Amino acid sequence: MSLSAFLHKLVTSSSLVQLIAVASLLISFIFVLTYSLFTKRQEDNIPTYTPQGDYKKRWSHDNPHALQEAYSRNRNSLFRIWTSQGYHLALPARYLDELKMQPDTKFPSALQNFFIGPYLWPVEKWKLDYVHKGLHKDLNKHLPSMFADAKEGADTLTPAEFPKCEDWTPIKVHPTVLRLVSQINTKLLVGNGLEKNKDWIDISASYTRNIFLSSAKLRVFHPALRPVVQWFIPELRDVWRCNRRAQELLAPILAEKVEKEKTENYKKPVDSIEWIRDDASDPKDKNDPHLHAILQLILGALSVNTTSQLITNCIYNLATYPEYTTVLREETEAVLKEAGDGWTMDSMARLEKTDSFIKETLRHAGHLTLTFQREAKTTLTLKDGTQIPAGSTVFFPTVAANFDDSLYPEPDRFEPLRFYNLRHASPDNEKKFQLTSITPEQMQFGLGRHACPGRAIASHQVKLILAHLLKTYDFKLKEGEGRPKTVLFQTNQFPNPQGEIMFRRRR
Ligand code: HEM
Repeated sequence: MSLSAFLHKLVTSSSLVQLIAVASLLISFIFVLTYSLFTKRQEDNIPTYTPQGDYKKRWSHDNPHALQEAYSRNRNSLFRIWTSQGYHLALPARYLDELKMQPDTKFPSALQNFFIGPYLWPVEKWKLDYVHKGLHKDLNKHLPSMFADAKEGADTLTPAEFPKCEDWTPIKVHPTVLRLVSQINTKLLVGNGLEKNKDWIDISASYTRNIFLSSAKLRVFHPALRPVVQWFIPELRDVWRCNRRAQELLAPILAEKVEKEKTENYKKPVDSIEWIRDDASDPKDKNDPHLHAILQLILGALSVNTTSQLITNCIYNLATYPEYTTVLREETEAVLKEAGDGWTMDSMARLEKTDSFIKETLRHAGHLTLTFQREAKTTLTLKDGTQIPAGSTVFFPTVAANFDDSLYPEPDRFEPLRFYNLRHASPDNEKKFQLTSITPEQMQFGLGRHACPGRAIASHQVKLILAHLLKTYDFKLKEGEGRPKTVLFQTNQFPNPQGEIMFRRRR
């Protein structure tokens, strides 16, 4: 009997109660099967480590310390650990050099899986790769023109976003910085006037929070339940709304590009829409506003969120350690004076103490507790015989290395000139301890094939904005209050979005 004939017989010959019972059994069976597949662990010799206490709760609310505990017990070996996405493998630093350039066919980035992409971005998965491919190819090639945009943005928009503060005034730092960075990044990446479009800036500022929260909430639920749960997550509905609105805004820009291309002497502008159009291997994608909307919003999320969080944390630290306000101000004023005619990329490189301050801030409070998330498509055998089984997701516990006392003496101490001193400890160190340097121990920007392509422009942007603020304001914590507490959720470390710092125009 065929399946359809069997179903027909079942429906016509059974009572409603019997049908409900059969349906419930069927659903339970699918649920258990999916669950067992999802949680199935490979039969291998990789040890599993479970941090102490109510570990699943710790994963959500004490993630940095849980990872530090796991890493301190397994510093040099591969171990398996439960995450809210199932069991993943934590890599020791010694394997990173061997793994960092593995091809995407074997070892692609797992960032899309981290965000549970299909619920947020309803396009074919491989098309999301246009973002990083375009940026790796084109971003640093256009760094000088992007630097000029970043400089102009910092000069004109910083005074517009931060109030005058003639006397000590409390400022909610994160939302202010977020709007500022959204506008600057839109100008230097997307361009086409969208930096002046209020809708685009509102979307760009809220999108990151919404994608992080949507995926964090989806992760709480078992994969089998997510198709239903998705409709009840307000932030996810907002992501879909933003995708649609961004599509409406990009459609006329793409249409205009198509028309202009037909004219003689057309000079293609430098913007990330063009980078993606150039790279689109499927011709249908070249001018598809739906796809472009999603890709531009992802790019915005990767760049706006990270940069604005770092600037916010720097301002929290300037208010907490006011003695360094003077140190950094002296440096920025001296370098700018030497440069004569405003900031250049060369003069940015001479801000060594500022660079160290920012890097120490990132070491203490990077936006993610783990980086180098990769998916093993095939079993990878390392030189020492260790195998990473096909199907595993791996990561590096960056937050744990950041607080490893064999790498950083007194790691809990915020030591703003730590990297400045390391940089000058030997001539070989000059290039090793800069904000944008990446090594298997300094993984805040990831490593290898998928290392952050935006780190140079991010570094310039943070310095330009800090230099502007140092020139204009003094900072202090609110009376009787400490540094605004970092908000921990799963692998995210958010600078407190409600945190207020006192600003006063310099006298
Ligand atoms: C403080 C600022 C930033 C931090 C801390 C940061 C950090 C990271 C990290 C940890 C990764 C994953 C790397 C890996 O898996 O190996 C990444 C990827 C990426 N970042 Fe950044 N980022 C920042 C700013 C930016 C900016 C400004 C842009 C764009 C202009 C950008 C674009 C990207 C892209 C496209 C990827 C994906 C790369 C790939 O998968 O190949 N980031 N970033």
